[in-house]
Amino acid sequence: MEASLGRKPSHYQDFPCVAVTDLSPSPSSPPLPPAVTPSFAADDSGAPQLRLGQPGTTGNILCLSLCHSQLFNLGPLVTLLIVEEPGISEGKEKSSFSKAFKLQFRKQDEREAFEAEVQQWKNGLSHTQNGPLENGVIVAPKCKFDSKIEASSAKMYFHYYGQLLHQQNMLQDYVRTGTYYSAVIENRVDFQGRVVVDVGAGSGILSLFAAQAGAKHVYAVEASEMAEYASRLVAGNPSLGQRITVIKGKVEEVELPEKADILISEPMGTLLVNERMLETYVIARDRFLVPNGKMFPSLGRIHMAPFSDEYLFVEIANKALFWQQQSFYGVDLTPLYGTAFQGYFSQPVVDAFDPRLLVSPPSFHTLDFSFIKEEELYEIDIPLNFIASVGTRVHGLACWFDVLFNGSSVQRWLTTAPGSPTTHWYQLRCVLSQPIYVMAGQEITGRLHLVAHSSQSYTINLTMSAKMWGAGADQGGILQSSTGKLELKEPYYRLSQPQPYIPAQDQQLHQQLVPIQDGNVSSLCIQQQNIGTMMNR
Ligand SMILES: C[S@@+](CC[C@H](N)C(=O)[O-])C[C@H]1O[C@@H](n2cnc3c(N)ncnc32)[C@H](O)[C@@H]1O
Repeated sequence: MEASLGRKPSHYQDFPCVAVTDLSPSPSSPPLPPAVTPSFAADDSGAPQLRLGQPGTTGNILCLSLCHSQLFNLGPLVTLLIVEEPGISEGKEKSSFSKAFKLQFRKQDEREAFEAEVQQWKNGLSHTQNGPLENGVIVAPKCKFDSKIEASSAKMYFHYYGQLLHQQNMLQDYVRTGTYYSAVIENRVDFQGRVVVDVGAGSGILSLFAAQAGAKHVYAVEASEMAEYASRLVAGNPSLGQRITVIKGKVEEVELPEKADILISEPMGTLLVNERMLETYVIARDRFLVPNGKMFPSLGRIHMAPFSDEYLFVEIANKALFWQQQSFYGVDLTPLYGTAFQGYFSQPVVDAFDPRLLVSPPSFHTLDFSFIKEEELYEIDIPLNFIASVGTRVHGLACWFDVLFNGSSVQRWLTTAPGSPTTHWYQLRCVLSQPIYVMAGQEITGRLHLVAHSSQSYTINLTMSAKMWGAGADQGGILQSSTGKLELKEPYYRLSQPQPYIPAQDQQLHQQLVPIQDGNVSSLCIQQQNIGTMMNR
């Protein structure tokens, strides 16, 4: 019986013909034809299958179970499919062996549609297998994290956090760790005798702070291998550790023996939302927190302002000049110049900049962790509206964030603002490949549109426009508009080199002459650089 797995109908039911190569140690018998038509179905037990058949025939179909399959993207047109199949070893114990197929598509969108379809059928499997069973037992559905995050991204992510050096990097950010410490210790009243959940505990540092503040019990939930180190740290601090339980697993799937009075977490990434861990924090709220329980932090704000930084603009534009060479070892590189140029502008710049580069007072967008729905973090749409304080070229949008610890005794903000002590998040700037000109008093409008993706980050769509200014401005027309599409996961960490220390009295003199080689501008530009040494997360 072919069963529908409760999935959305797909664009492709049977896929166009693909070339297939069987790479398995013992290739299928009879051998597959060189071109097959993939299709999907469920077997008698409801498990999803991929069927590879000869185009135009119904015979000789190879059925592959998708339950334990994995896809590896080898290029725009090529996918590697690995299928684990049950086998019987000589000792009659169950073992498994792998089959591998290289699938060559004609078009990239066919490959993408195929991969999406495989994922949908696999997700459908989890729904049928983990949903309500006939005898009434309810088994938890496939965890939300796994259904929205690509396995390869999650693997790298938790590998990163499983290493002490990266936890140390965060611990050594004294603005971050010191602010958490103060926020907890100064608000003992919120922790004393309370049950706490540390959401993404890492080394366990926040759990230990909560225990110092008198928590009755802390559940430290951590998905990476760091959970093992956290256990050791907790055991090594027995007076606190006896009130801490480290639980290794994803917040989305672990079960806790009791509800929490308060959640503590450090889920912030670059631009607040990178890493998509805020969603985990919100899921923890819905799963573990008592009604009206506290969240530390309780809200976050993304701050934004237009900036002018000729030096940065030229630096980015100049990176693509390499591709303007017409005889690079006798090869004309110019066909790729335009793509390289756009590529460099698709990287948000992460560094600490001088707040004097801002062109107007900033505005902010609030994410209230106590009330926001998880789905609201999938797409964040922020209208922009500023009044330029000076006449200048606007090169893009500068962003930073802060979070609030709304304690019963003391309110504390952790800020990453330019001009404040630098944190390991620095600030983020989206640079437009086409700057816009503004006059003092002119209105700048636009939109910052963030779209989450399965690699635990966001695509940033930015539009900035200069509105009509002076006589006739009330008619509200747009004079000039510029757009950019940037990838938050691929930032340009600007200061990898330690910067020379410049005594304050010499800073005025420390100016650099920057020749502008971009076609748009033909002058020399003077820009002050005044940025300290930083570390990256
Ligand atoms: C930014 S670090 C903070 C670590 C620690 N709380 C601190 O403040 O030093 C975030 C931690 O959350 C963990 N994490 C992220 N998503 C998680 C999830 N869905 N379930 C469990 N742990 C998660 C990561 O592995 C990482 O160790």
